[in-house]
Amino acid sequence: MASSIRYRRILVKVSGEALMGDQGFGIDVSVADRIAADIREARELGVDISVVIGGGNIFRGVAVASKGGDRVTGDHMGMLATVINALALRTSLVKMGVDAVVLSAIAMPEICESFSQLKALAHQAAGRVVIFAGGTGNPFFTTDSAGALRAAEMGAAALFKATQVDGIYSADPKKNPDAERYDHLTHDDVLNQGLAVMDVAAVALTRENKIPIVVFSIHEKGELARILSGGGRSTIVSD
Ligand SMILES: Nc1ncnc2c1ncn2[C@@H]1O[C@H](COP(=O)(O)OP(=O)(O)OP(=O)(O)O)[C@@H](O)[C@H]1O
Ligand SMILES: O=c1ccn([C@@H]2O[C@H](COP(=O)(O)O)[C@@H](O)[C@H]2O)c(=O)[nH]1
Repeated sequence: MASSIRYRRILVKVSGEALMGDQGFGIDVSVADRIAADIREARELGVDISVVIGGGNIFRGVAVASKGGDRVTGDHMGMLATVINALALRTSLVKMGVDAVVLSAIAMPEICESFSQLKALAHQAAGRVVIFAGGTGNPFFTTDSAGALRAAEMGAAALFKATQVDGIYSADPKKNPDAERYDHLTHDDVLNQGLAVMDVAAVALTRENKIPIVVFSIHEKGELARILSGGGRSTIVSD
C-alpha cells in the first residue's frame, strides 16, 4: 500500500446530473460504469470509500416549488430519485466485482437497507462500498448536506465532491468563462464569498467538523485516484 495517499477514508458525493451523460435525463449506464471503475481504482489504493449520490439527473424539489407545487412533496420526489441512482451505481460496482450496499435514509426494506450509522460502519469495516441514498431523509436539504453529514458520521478524512467542474471558481464557470479557479480555499472563504459550488449548510457542517472538501471533475477518468495519490486537478477547501 503506497504511503503517499492523501486520505485513507473518504466520502465521495457523486453528481446525479453527471449520470445522465449526453442523454439529458435519467441514467446512462456507461457513465455509471465509468464512475464505478473510478471508485474501484481508488479503493485499490487502500482507501475506504463511501458514496452519497445526487438526484439532479431525475428530479429536484425546486422544480415542483417553482411551478407552484408543494416543496416538501417535490423534495420527497427528489430523494426518491437518489435511491434510483444509488441502485444503478451499486449495480455497476457489483458488475465489476466491487462489493457494495445501498443504505437509504427513507425506509424501503424491500429495495435496500435502511440507514443507521452502526450498520454503515460495519459494512465499511467488511470492505464494502456504502452508497447512501435518500439524502438526509429531510426536505429542504440537498445531497451536498447529506454528503457532509455522512462524511462526519463515517469518520471520513475528506469530503470529495465529484461534480461537473474541475474546482471552485470566483464565479460559476459555466456562466462566467473568465472566472478564476482556486487551488486552495478555506471554509470561510467559500462561505464569505458566496461561492455556490455547494450549499451553505454543507460547507458549514464540514467546517464545524474540520473536514476538508475536495472539488473535482467527475468527467475526468481516473481523477479520483490521481488526486488521492497527490496529483490531479481540484480545489481543496481546508482551514
Ligand atoms: N463558484 C463556483 N465554482 C464552481 N462551480 C460553481 C460555482 N458556483 C456555481 N457553480 C456550479 O455548481 C455546480 C455544482 O453544483 P450542484 O451540486 O448543483 O451539481 P451536481 O454536483 O451536478 O449535483 P447534483 O446533480 O447531484 O445535484 C457546478 O456544475 C457549477 O456550474
Ligand atoms: O437531504 C435531502 C437531499 C435531497 N433532497 C431532494 O432531492 C433532490 C435531489 O438532490 P440534489 O442534491 O439536488 O442532487 C433535491 O433537489 C431535493 O429536492 C432533499 O429534499 N433532502
